[in-house]
Amino acid sequence: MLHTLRGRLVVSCQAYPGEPLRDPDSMARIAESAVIGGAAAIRSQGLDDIRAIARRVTVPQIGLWKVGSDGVFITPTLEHALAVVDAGADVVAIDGTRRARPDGLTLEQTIRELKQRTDVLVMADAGSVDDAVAAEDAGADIVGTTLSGYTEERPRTSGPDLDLVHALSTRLTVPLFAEGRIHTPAEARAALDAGAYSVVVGTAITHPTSITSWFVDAIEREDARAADGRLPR
Ligand SMILES: CC(=O)N[C@H](C=O)[C@@H](O)[C@H](O)[C@H](O)COP(=O)(O)O
Repeated sequence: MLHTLRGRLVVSCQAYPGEPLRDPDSMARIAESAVIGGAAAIRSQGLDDIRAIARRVTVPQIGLWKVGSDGVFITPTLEHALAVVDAGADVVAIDGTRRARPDGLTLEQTIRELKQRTDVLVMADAGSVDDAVAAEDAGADIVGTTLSGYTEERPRTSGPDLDLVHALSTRLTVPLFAEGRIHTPAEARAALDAGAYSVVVGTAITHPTSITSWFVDAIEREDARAADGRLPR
């Protein structure tokens, strides 16, 4: 299955707690729209969303289960990962950092158990070069740059962390998925050019609140007004 994702776009369809689109049917419709646009796979969050999306699209699904938003929160334990597999994900995305996990298992133990009990592929969401190398050693099938800028190890760049993608492209043997703050088609292309196997885009395609705010910021900021001679200060 992985070869179908080489050089392709994965679209992450997620809505956050309390948001209007936080509803499995809405996410499934967005996922289907992304597939019609050419997405090779969907990344999704939460068991109900994974089930709804699996009913609606036929492309592979990378599933995860977020628990909170601090520390180890992306599919933090083996039990969460097994539930994601049970919901219908083809790939389970789990925290792939070197931090302690809430269930006390190491990343290697978690992956080994998943492989013994299921035939799922494992995507390790890493935040640094050291995370990524350790995740590959631990048996991950895919390594993502998902957590770059969200742990202590690397600064949060305004766009994608292309330096990390570039550094990992020669270090890893498993497919490297560039993910995180890819906001334009040009940045997606740059991530592939930097050595990514696939590119994952979420917010810029599937989060209308953020996209709207980017436009609002651009047209309402004082300095934007000043820069445009047609508008009075
Ligand atoms: C750090 C974290 O929680 N990342 C999450 C991982 O699933 C999602 O909230 C992101 O939307 C996803 O990684 C795609 O990234 P972006 O939305 O920047 O294209």
